[in-house]
Amino acid sequence: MTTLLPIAIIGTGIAGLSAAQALHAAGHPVQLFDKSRGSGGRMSSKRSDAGALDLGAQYFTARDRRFVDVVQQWQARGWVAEWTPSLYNFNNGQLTASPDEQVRWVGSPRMSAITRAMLGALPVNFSCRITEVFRGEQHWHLQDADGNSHGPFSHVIVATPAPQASPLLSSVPKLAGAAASVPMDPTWAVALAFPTALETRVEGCFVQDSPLDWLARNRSKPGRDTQLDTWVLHATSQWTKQHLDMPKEAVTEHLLGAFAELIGCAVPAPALSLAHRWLYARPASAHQWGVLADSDLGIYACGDWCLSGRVEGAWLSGQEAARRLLEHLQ
Ligand SMILES: Cc1cc2nc3c(=O)[nH]c(=O)nc-3n(C[C@H](O)[C@H](O)[C@H](O)COP(=O)(O)OP(=O)(O)OC[C@H]3O[C@@H](n4cnc5c(N)ncnc54)[C@H](O)[C@@H]3O)c2cc1C
Ligand SMILES: NC(=O)C1=CN([C@@H]2O[C@H](COP(=O)(O)OP(=O)(O)OC[C@H]3O[C@@H](n4cnc5c(N)ncnc54)[C@H](OP(=O)(O)O)[C@@H]3O)[C@@H](O)[C@H]2O)CC=C1
Repeated sequence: MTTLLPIAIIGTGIAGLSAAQALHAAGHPVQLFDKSRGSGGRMSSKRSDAGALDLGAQYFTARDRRFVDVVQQWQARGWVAEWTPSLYNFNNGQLTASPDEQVRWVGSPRMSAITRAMLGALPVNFSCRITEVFRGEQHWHLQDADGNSHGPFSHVIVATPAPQASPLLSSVPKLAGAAASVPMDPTWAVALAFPTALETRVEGCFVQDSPLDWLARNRSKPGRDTQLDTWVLHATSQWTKQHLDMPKEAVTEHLLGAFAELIGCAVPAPALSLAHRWLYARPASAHQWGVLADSDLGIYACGDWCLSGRVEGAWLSGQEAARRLLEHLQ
C-alpha cells in the first residue's frame, strides 16, 4: 500500500537521509526540511580559502553488517574513500605512534559529499527551521520560523539532535519526554591552515589530559585540497562546556596553543584559522532505542542519540525509522 501524501522529514543529516532513501526506494514520496543552507548536519564541511574543511565528523567506522554493505556501495560510487592516517596518541605529555587495523572512512572529496549524494533529487526546503509539528484531524502539518505552514503530510520523521527534537515532538508528550531526557555535549572545533607543511608525521591523534580531544591533518584525507597544510582540532566536551561562550578568537588562540605544545615541531602563525561551536555534538550517553515512535499517530524520531552517537548509529537509526513506518503501513 502506498500513501498519497508525502512523509515530512525534518533534518537532512545522515539519519534523515537514511530514512528518506529507504522510504523513497519503497515508493513513498518524502519532503525534507533543514534549517541550514545545505545537507549534512554534523557531517557537513566548511568551504574556505584552504579548501573544504571537515569541522564535524572526522571519519567513521562500520561495524554493523548493514552499514558495512552500504558503505561498500558508497565506495563503489566514489562517495567515500578509506582514510589511512598515520595515527598517534598523546598521553602523559608523550606523543607516540598508535597504529591499528581499524578501517576508517571519509566522504570524498569532503565529508559533506555523502549526504549531498544521498539527497540526490529528493525534494527539500533548506533554510527552513521547523518550529511546530501538529496533527489535524487526520494529517500532520508543520510551521516554520518565518510563519509559513507546510502540509498536509501522512507521517512525520524528526531527525534532529535530541534537544531540538523534543519541542517538535510536543504533540506526543511521551516521545518529547524521552528526547528531553538525552543531554547532548558540545564540542569546539578549530581549523588551521599553514602555508608550509608542519614537520611532523602526525595525521591523526587521540589526545588525553589536554583541552584537546582529537586532531587531524585535514589534507591527509583522500581528495582534499593539498595547497595548504590544513588541520582540524577538537576540544574535549569538558573544556568546551567550561568555555562555551568564549569568543571564537580566544578559543582559537587557546586550542592553537595546546596544539603547539603537543605536536612536537615548530608551529608558525596560521595563514587561516576558524572556529565553530557544535552545541549538540554528541549524546552524553548511548541508548539502544533505535527509534522513538508512535506508529498509530504516525510520528517518529531518529538520530545518532537513539543509538551509538556516531555516524553509523545515525544511519542505522534512520533505517529503523523507515522500517517501523513501512511495517505499520502493511
Ligand atoms: C565535532 C564532531 C566530531 C565528530 N566526530 C565523529 C567521528 O569522527 N566519527 C563518527 O562516527 N561520528 C562523529 N561525530 C558524530 C556524527 O557527526 C553524528 O553522530 C552524526 O552526523 C549525526 O547525524 P544525525 O543525522 O543524527 O544528526 P545531524 O547531523 O545533527 O543532523 C540533524 C539536522 O537537523 C537539522 N535541524 C535541526 N533542527 C531543525 C529544525 N528545527 N528544523 C529544520 N532542521 C533542523 C540540522 O540543521 C541538521 O542538518 C562527530 C560530531 C561532531 C559534532
Ligand atoms: N567530538 C565529538 O563531538 C564527537 C567525536 N566522536 C569521535 O568519533 C570517533 C568515532 O568512534 P569510532 O568508534 O567509530 O572510531 P574509533 O574506533 O577510531 O575510535 C574509538 C575510540 O577508541 C580509541 N582509539 C581508537 N583507535 C585508537 C588508536 N589507534 N590509538 C589510541 N586510541 C584509539 C579512541 O578513544 P580515546 O579518545 O583514546 O578515549 C577513540 O575515540 C571517536 O574518536 C569519537 O571520539 C564521536 C561523536 C562526537
